[in-house]
Formats: sequence, structure tokens, C-alpha cells
Amino acid sequence: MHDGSGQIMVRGLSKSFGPIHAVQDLSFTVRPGAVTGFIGPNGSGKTTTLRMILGLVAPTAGTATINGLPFHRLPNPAHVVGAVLDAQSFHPGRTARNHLRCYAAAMGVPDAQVDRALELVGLASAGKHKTGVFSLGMRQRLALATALLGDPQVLVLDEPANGLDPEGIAWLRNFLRTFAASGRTVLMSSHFLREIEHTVDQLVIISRGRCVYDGHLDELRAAQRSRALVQAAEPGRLADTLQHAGFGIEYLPDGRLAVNGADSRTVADLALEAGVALYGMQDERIGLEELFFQLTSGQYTGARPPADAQQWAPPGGAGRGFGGNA
Ligand SMILES: Nc1ncnc2c1ncn2[C@@H]1O[C@H](COP(=O)(O)OP(=O)(O)OP(=O)(O)O)[C@@H](O)[C@H]1O
Repeated sequence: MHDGSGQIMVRGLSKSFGPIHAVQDLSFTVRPGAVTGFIGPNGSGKTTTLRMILGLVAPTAGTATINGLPFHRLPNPAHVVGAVLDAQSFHPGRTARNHLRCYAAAMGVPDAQVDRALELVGLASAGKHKTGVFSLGMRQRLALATALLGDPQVLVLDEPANGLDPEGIAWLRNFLRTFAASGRTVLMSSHFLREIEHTVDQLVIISRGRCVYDGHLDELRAAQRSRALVQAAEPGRLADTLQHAGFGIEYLPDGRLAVNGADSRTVADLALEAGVALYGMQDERIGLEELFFQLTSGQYTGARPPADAQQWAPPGGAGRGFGGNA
């Protein structure tokens, strides 16, 4: 019997397609009551992972369970997990309501659920229209309605915000946050952090099939750092002074120093004390998007590199922070 936890657990999951290692030793847990974003660049292994969770692709190694069981062993899977995987194509001559009726019959779900699902996704008045006239946003909503037919405990969505206009994204955000707030589980993928940063609470970030961050979005936000870029007459002597004061230093290719965690005023005061002339300064803030790019491109250049993963792990063990996959 499944444990009813609403948790998705991925442990040591790997998938190779011949020489391509699409997913490598991936481990993370998705908990109910929150929206978890599963993000990474194109080709990083998101869809392959979601398909393994849903029992559509056999792993090369490792396990993925929902409610403690692999998908194929779930009793009544449509009542446990609803999924939207790829851009759905619907029979263009069939109405939205009839499309849902077909699925409801196949799932053994009463017809009453069809109207409920249409209402949940805001398509109640469009149920009688043929799907051939639906916009992309309406097709996304209909796909979501199909996933909701079984009144599932868990939602797994692959790039659900893809192609939505700002209004559609706002609607989806509201819907998913309400769904999660009712104690259910949402795992949604995206390749674009900015698109989902106001929707998700938790983040699992993958790059080249491996986990590079697993934790709260707020903790990633807190890792946004500022640094001062400074051009000095004697960079070596200024670097010594700054390092002595406890700042991390990087030498940039253009000859400037990047002083992590410092603002230009602090650097100017220390340079004055050391008697080093300055030719120019600039304050720079490393934003969430930049951090995401650095994490996923393997070009993390912050004060503390990924090798320091333990230091970056969030306190309290809610997630594992940078480096993930422990
Ligand atoms: N059936 C398959 N046969 C061979 N290679 C595959 C197959 N499915 C996926 N891949 C490869 O595995 C890697 C991961 O692909 P996947 O679709 O899981 O990534 P993704 O993060 O979902 O990308 P996108 O955001 O572009 O959809 C890619 O290199 C892809 O070409």
C-alpha cells in the first residue's frame, strides 16, 4: 500500500541513452504543501527525470517513487498524480468538454468531474467550444484540466508556463499556489528561473543531468551577493590590504579587482589607509538570474565556490543547498 505522504522521492536516479548521460545520480525530495521548481537549461535532463518519475522511461540506475511506490505500482494512479508533459495536441473538432469526457471514461472518473475540472482552470464557459479554436493559453489550461480529472494529490508539470502571456502566468501562479496550500504537491519544470521565481517555494536546479542546488528559493535569494570592482594603481598591494581586512578578492582579466561582499565606499576607505591610488570603482550586485546562470554553466565565480557546498547548505536540513545530491 502506498504511504499517502504526497512525497516524490528521487534517489540516485540516472538515465543514459547510449553515450548520452541525460541524468546522473540525481537525488531530491519533493514535499507536499509547496510548489517545487525543477529548473535547468535546455537539455539538462528535466523531461527525462519527469518521465522516469511517471514511469514512462526506465532508469539506468536509481529509483523514483510517489507516495513511497514506483508509479507503475500505484493503485489508482490517476487519483494520486496528475501530469502535463508536452505541448498537448487535442482533436481540433472535439469540444473541450468532450475531450475531458473521453479521458474521464478511460480513468473511471464520474462525468461530474469534467465540469469541476473545467471550472478549476477557468474554462467553464469554453467547455462547449471546439479545441481547434483554442489559444495556446487555453490549450495549456485544458491540459491542466485533464491532469486534474482524478482529483490528484500530486501534480507533475513539464514547462507549464511555456508560451503563456503574463496574464496566463499570473493565473497559473495563483492556481498552483492555492493547490499546494491545500496540502498537495506540485513539481513543475522550467528552463527560465525568472518565469517561475514568483510561483515556487523550493528549487531543484540541474545542470548536465546533475543536481547543483536543492533548497528554498529564499536561501538562493540570500546568496545574491554584491561586490565592488576597482581599478587601482597597485592592485597587488590593495589586494593584500583587502584580504587582510577579510575580503575575498578576484583578479579580473581587465586588470581590475573584484572585492566580494564589499561596497565601493569600504574599498575606498581601505585604499586611502593603504595609500593606494584608485582610478575607478563600480558596485555590482549578482542577481538571481546570474547566480542561476553561473550554477548551471559550471562557471560559479563567487567568493565561495561549489566545492564549499557544505558551508552553503541551508541550516536545519530543509534542503541541501549548493552541490545537492548528497
Ligand atoms: N529518447 C532519447 N534518445 C536519445 N537521447 C535523448 C532521448 N531523450 C532525451 N535525450 C537526450 O538527453 C538529454 C536530456 O534531455 P531532456 O529532454 O531530458 O532535457 P530537458 O532539460 O528536458 O531539455 P528541454 O528543456 O530542452 O526540454 C539531451 O541531451 C537529449 O538530447
